[in-house]
Amino acid sequence: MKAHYQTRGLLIVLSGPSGVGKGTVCAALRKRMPELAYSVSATTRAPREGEREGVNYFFKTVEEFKQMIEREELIEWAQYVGNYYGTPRRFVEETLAQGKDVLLEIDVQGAHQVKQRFPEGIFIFLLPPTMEELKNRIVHRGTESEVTLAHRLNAAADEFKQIHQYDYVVINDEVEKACERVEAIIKAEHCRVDRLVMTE
Ligand SMILES: Nc1nc2c(ncn2[C@@H]2O[C@H](COP(=O)(O)OP(=O)(O)O)[C@@H](O)[C@H]2O)c(=O)[nH]1
Ligand SMILES: Nc1ncnc2c1ncn2[C@@H]1O[C@H](COP(=O)(O)OP(=O)(O)O)[C@@H](O)[C@H]1O
Repeated sequence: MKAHYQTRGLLIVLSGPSGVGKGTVCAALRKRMPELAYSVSATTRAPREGEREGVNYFFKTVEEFKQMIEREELIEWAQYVGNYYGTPRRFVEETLAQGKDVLLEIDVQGAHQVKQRFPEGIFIFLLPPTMEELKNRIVHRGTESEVTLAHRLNAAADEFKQIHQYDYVVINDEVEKACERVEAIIKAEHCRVDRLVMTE
């Protein structure tokens, strides 16, 4: 008798309020786990300094984004603080089919849609050590005006209310520790009994 784990990759969804450190933790995680494929989202938000097309996001006009919705090119999409964000379907489906794990960094509305379509996904919510630290991080990042900062903090309050939709919470006190926790979750999920396939 032979035993092996399912060959389809795992879909890992990471969400959390603006400024908690999702981008930072994802970047560090990709270094620790180079085998993890990262889904690059489409957005109508303007690029921040240092952000690159196809690396951080695929930057789209509203018109282009709406066409992607119409052509069903997105697994999920949502509006967040006045901009559209969405996950391109093809990359996710093809990469999972190749047996590789895929990481999505998306907001709670998007995570909700993904959960309907991929109930076997792993949903992780990143938490700041304190709300004060969350605000400090967004302010220090220096990317937001006073208005967008206020909107992002308001959005955070709504996002916390959705935390029960997630399977795991990870506190981002230190980047390396947060990465270790996410890595441990992914490794444990790979060993779940219900992913084991027995053949004669
Ligand atoms: N639904 C959805 N949300 C996304 C996607 N890509 C990014 N987001 C989320 O959109 C929100 C705003 O992202 P961004 O403008 O980069 O700001 P940041 O979270 O402060 O770095 C965050 O909650 C992201 O996780 C996506 O493809 N779909
Ligand atoms: N564990 C941490 N400790 C201190 N600062 C952090 C930590 N994680 C991220 N940061 C900083 O907080 C700011 C927001 O991080 P970022 O990754 O852009 O958040 P998000 O993608 O969730 O909006 C950045 O300036 C980043 O360097």
